[in-house]
Amino acid sequence: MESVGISKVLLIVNPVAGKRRSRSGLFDIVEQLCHYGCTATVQTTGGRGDATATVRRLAPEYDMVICCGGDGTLSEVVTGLIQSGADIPIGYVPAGSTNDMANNLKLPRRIREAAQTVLTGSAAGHDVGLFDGGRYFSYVASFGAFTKVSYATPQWLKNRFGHFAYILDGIRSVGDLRPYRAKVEAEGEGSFEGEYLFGSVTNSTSIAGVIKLRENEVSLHDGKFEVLLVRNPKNPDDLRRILYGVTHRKYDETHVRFFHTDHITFQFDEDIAWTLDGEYAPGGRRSEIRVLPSAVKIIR
Ligand SMILES: Nc1ncnc2c1ncn2[C@@H]1O[C@H](COP(=O)(O)OP(=O)(O)OP(=O)(O)O)[C@@H](O)[C@H]1O
Repeated sequence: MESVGISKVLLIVNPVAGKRRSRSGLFDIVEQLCHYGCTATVQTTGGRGDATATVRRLAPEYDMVICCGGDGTLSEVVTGLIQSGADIPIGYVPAGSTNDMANNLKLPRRIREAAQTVLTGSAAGHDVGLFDGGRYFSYVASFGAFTKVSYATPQWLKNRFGHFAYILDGIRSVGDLRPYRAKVEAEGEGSFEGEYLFGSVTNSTSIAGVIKLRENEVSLHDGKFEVLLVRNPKNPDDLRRILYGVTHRKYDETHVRFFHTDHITFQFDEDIAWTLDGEYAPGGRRSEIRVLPSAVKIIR
């Protein structure tokens, strides 16, 4: 970790994140910036892609970029910063609805305290995923059952499920659960194949607030991401073991495979839709993910 000396700040605010929580918190952030003697340029986002474009264009002129929004906005800021080539830290003031990244980074939930942390904390390296050589993601790339439910479902429904078991059961009941056959090749794990309901490559202890990994299994800057592959159940007993494995974090290789890697490729029988940090990302039959170690610095 290195301590942060800042004066010029680029503040990106998503005005609709987290039921507009960022709006009411904006004054607290500005007050903290003044208190610590910083000058700030405030840019609000108007829609998807705005935060990336603004950061890519302006970051080289600033000492720090502060992001006030949810996981989606932070993901965009990370992408914009990498594309800009600027070597400045990111400060994150979480104001979203799910806030997986705030949990990972152990940031305060109150906007005022989070802003203070940004201005007094230390910058630490943060690994970023590179998907098919062109797109970046901060904490999750996933395909299959869970992907569709977690990101296509309205927030109120997500909150009510709150548990992977119910999601699997829920999809099953509406007949939307289907396996994807994949050949997988991963650094340190070799080659194998199978039929999977769900797969994720993550740098996070929590995915969409639903799947949880143990904190001692996840490092945000070890140069490795965690891979979770959930097998297609062949019978009710299989389903029971899968649910148990995922909810109790017991991975037995047969039903739920879990490992760490810095490079993985998937070869499917068909074109596959992925989501990257909650955004839809169409993929082909082959997808490759590499970890870019400490590609950005985030203040904690
Ligand atoms: N002015 C705007 N109007 C409408 N949508 C916007 C605007 N600015 C950004 N967006 C979009 O808002 C979406 C949600 O942003 P974000 O993920 O940061 O918040 P959230 O969904 O409330 O939080 P979380 O992802 O933590 O649940 C993103 O897809 C982004 O593109």
